[in-house]
Amino acid sequence: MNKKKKILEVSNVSHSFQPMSENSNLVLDGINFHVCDREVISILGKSGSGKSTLLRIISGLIIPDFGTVTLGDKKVLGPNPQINMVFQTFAIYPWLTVYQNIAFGLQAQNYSQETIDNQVNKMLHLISLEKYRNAYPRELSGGMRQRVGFARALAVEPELLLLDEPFSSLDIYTGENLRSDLMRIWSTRQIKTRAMVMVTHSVDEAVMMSDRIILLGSKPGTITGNYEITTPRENRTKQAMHDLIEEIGEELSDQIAASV
Ligand SMILES: Nc1ncnc2c1ncn2[C@@H]1O[C@H](COP(=O)(O)OP(=O)(O)OP(=O)(O)O)[C@@H](O)[C@H]1O
Repeated sequence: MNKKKKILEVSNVSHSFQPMSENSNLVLDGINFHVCDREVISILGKSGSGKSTLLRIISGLIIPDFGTVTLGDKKVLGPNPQINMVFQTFAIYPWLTVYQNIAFGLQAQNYSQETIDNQVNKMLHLISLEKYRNAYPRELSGGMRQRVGFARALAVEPELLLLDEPFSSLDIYTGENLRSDLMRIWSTRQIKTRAMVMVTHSVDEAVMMSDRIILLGSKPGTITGNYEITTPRENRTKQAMHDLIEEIGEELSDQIAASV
């Protein structure tokens, strides 16, 4: 049997903010899932269900109260170069040029200048930013700024790429262009990244991009649904995926209605 290798394991993760206070807020409760080699997973859930908190725990930015996150055979105990994140609000340095922003993570890892140049040039080419290499973020549109966010996160070729609503600040056309560029880079294996986990509010986006979708219920956040998508990405039109989009949309609407 062709069993896929696990890249990421989230085991029994629970987390509260202000656990010692009277206002203790259990956000995540006993979260278990894994991500295999070459898998793209999306996490959907209503606002406040804990999606971003879960992504930050996976990245090592937050240490959970209980449970573990394991990447390969190593526990995630803090931020590390094997995991990188693209944020909704771009998170690029305004005082650095496009080139310098993309080089930033590579410089922090003490690569030689030649390696940095090669890797930044590769990213500028892959993400269609060559014309803007010396521009500052203020000179770029939102779409171009988010391209820099992607190029910077991918430059270190992390094993795991986390995406926190990466297209939601962009207009539909710009978001779709960037999404299809990302999926082209991913499916043609032009980066060494082995898995992606994305948080999104868009059922369409999740269905078009992912191999699996996880639904997170709220208060506290527990996994309430798991959808495997086997239709090849190139065959996923809105029409072909209509039934699944409806099913997940209805499930989410029911969760929102139940919590009002
Ligand atoms: N640093 C923090 N301190 C206290 N509470 C927090 C903190 N970060 C998040 N929370 C709370 O945890 C809960 C989950 O937040 P989180 O941002 O993870 O949800 P989300 O599903 O990503 O929401 P959205 O879809 O609106 O971005 C919310 O009730 C939020 O107010």
